[in-house]
Parts: sequence; structure tokens; C-alpha cells
Amino acid sequence: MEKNAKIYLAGHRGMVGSAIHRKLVKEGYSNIITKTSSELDLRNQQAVTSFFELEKPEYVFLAAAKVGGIIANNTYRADFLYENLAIQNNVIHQSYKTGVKKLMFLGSSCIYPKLAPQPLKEDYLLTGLLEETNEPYAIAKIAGIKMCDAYRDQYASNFISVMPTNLYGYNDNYHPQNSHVLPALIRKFHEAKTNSSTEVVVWGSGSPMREFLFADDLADACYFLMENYDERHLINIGTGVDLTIKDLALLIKKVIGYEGDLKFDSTKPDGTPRKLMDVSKLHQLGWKHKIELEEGIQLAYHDFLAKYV
Ligand SMILES: NC(=O)C1=CN([C@@H]2O[C@H](COP(=O)(O)OP(=O)(O)OC[C@H]3O[C@@H](n4cnc5c(N)ncnc54)[C@H](OP(=O)(O)O)[C@@H]3O)[C@@H](O)[C@H]2O)C=CC1
Ligand SMILES: C[C@H]1O[C@H](OP(=O)(O)OP(=O)(O)OC[C@H]2O[C@@H](n3cnc4c(=O)[nH]c(N)nc43)[C@H](O)[C@@H]2O)[C@@H](O)[C@@H](O)C1=O
Repeated sequence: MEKNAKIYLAGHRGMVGSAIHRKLVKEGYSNIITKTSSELDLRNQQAVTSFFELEKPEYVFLAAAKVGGIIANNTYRADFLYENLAIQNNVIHQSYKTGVKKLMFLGSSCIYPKLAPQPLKEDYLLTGLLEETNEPYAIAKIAGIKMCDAYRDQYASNFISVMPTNLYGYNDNYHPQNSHVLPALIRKFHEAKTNSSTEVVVWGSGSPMREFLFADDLADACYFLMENYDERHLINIGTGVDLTIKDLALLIKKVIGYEGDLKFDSTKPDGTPRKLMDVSKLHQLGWKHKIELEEGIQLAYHDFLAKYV
């Protein structure tokens, strides 16, 4: 991307979008167009059409979406399907209509079949049934991937799809019910330590495994791929390392210095048993993560303390 290129960063206030914004500024880009959802509701087709016709961005990072953890996904099933389809359809279609040079669509590791072999290769897409709790969200993301591929096939649009693993970091969502596991446990352990609670409730059995990538590492990978990846097929982004939810909880407990007990709530869903990403394609291209989990948790915890306590 030319340093004076006009870049539209959709979702700039989110955890991922704000990390991408920090990365672009650090790399010397200053012509970055951003809009809050109040300024531009990406579900509104006419508003998005007018925006693209006016701004005519050269590059687009699509990091705007309705996002949440396992309970949010399973509770607001219709909203996750409708809102993400609407946002994607509008931004991808208008990017084609106005001749955007390159668009990056952010998917998610939940697009892969629930019981696919591990680690998850990009070719496993649509080879099996999806995890029920986030099927609507996953189907929306798969539609986004297929839309980028179809526009590439029919109109030679340079649209790429990247599949991040579970993310965490600055500006994460710490909502007690709707957040993802890592920020949720940071909040729970902090509150338990502050309130001298005797135990912290961890959802599910603790046996599912998850991989976690710090959002600023993801932003670095997104920038690297925007500069170096023009292939049709989707590409995974992750660390290639996972751990059980129980071990994650014990690690967060240690970082926060909580001395009480864990209690597992089996009334809550485990979700996908494991979704470790095969990141060999990304590593072969020359990118690897830098921030390891314990350091990332410390950084995220300090951000939580600075913003919410
Ligand atoms: N968090 C994770 O673990 C993972 C996230 N991803 C993907 O990364 C991307 C970003 O996720 P993340 O940063 O965590 O999400 P956040 O919830 O932190 O941010 C989402 C952003 O989307 C914007 N947005 C939502 N709805 C609309 C709308 N109708 N119109 C305009 N903007 C809207 C919000 O804007 P505003 O703040 O102005 O309301 C917000 O900035 C998503 O595509 C997600 O699927 C992929 C894998 C894992
Ligand atoms: C990124 C990915 O994120 C989502 O998938 P997920 O990884 O299953 O989501 P999660 O982070 O919420 O849970 C991971 C595991 O952790 C356990 N768990 C324990 N205790 C808490 C807890 O307190 N909160 C939460 N949320 N989970 C907990 C929880 O029971 C589950 O076993 C998709 O919906 C979709 O958004 C997507 O693509």
C-alpha cells in the first residue's frame, strides 16, 4: 500500500480495528478513513453506498462485525447472522463497485467443522457440521469468504480472507455474559480477588482447548498479509499453540494473584472441543507471532485495570 493511499478501516474502535489502526499509524499511513457505527451503520445499504461513492477508498480492512463469546452467539443467533451478513454484503459489494484495489475480510476459526482433524487446515472449510452454538456467526463468515472468492472469480477483485484464531488484547470486550473466555476470566479473577471471594466459576468442563493470539500480533499479521498475500484461498492466523480452558484459567489466576478455587459450571456449553489453527501457510510466507500468552495476559490485565477499575 502506498503511504498516501486512502484506507478505509471498518470497525476502528473495536479490539481488532484499534490494533490495526495503531499498526497503520506506526507504519506511516495518515490517510485512514474511520467511521463509528453511529456515523455509518454498515447494515444500511444506502448509507454504505453513499459513503463509498463519496470516499472511494483504495484499500479496505473489514474489521467491523457483531462479535461475542459462546453465550452471546448462542443467545442472539438471528442478530449474529443478519448483522454480519448485512455488514459484509454492503462493504464487499461497494468495494467492488467503487474499484477498491484490495480488501481484507476478517473471518474466524469457528468457520471450520466442529470435529475437523487438528490442527485446522484451510482446506477443511465446509467438510463437516459446524459447532451449534456459533453456527449462525460461522455461516455469516463463510458467506463473507465465498463472497470475496466469487468477486475475485467474476470481477477479478483483489479481495482476501483471513481467519484469525481466538483473540484478546487492548480494548477487549469484558461484558460478564457476552465476552469471550479470556477477558471474561480476567474480569472474574480480578473481581474475586478484590471481593475476597472463595471461588471463581469457569463455564463448561474446562477441557475444551483454545488458541489465543494477542490483537496487536494479529494487526501485524494483517498488515503483513495486506502487503504480501494476494491468493484466492483463505489463510489462517494464529500462534499454532493451544491449551485447555482449565490451564488458561490457572494461568490467569496466577497472573492476577488470586488464591481461591475454580468451580466448573457444567450447565454452560463447552462449544467446539478444539480449534487449533494450522498456521504453516502463514509461517511459510514469513510471519510469526511475537507475544506469548502469559505476557499478553499481563498486558490485557493492565489495560483492563486502566479502563474499567
Ligand atoms: N475477538 C475475537 O476473538 C475474534 C474476532 N474476529 C473478527 O475480528 C473482527 C473484529 O472483532 P473485534 O475487534 O473482536 O470486535 P469488537 O466487538 O471489539 O469490534 C467490532 C467493531 O465493529 C463495529 N460495528 C459493529 N456493528 C457495526 C455496524 N452495524 N456498523 C458499523 N460498525 C459496526 C463496532 O463499531 P462501534 O465501536 O463504532 O460501534 C466495533 O468497532 C470481526 O470480524 C471478528 O469476527 C475473528 C476471530 C476472533
Ligand atoms: C472467537 C470464537 O469465539 C467463540 O467461540 P469460543 O471460542 O467457544 O468462545 P468463548 O471464548 O466464549 O468460549 C471458549 C470456551 O471457554 C469456556 N469458558 C469458561 N469460562 C468462560 C467465561 O466466563 N466466559 C466465556 N465466554 N467462556 C468461558 C466456554 O465454555 C468455552 O468452552 C465463537 O462464538 C466465535 O465468536 C468465535 O469465532
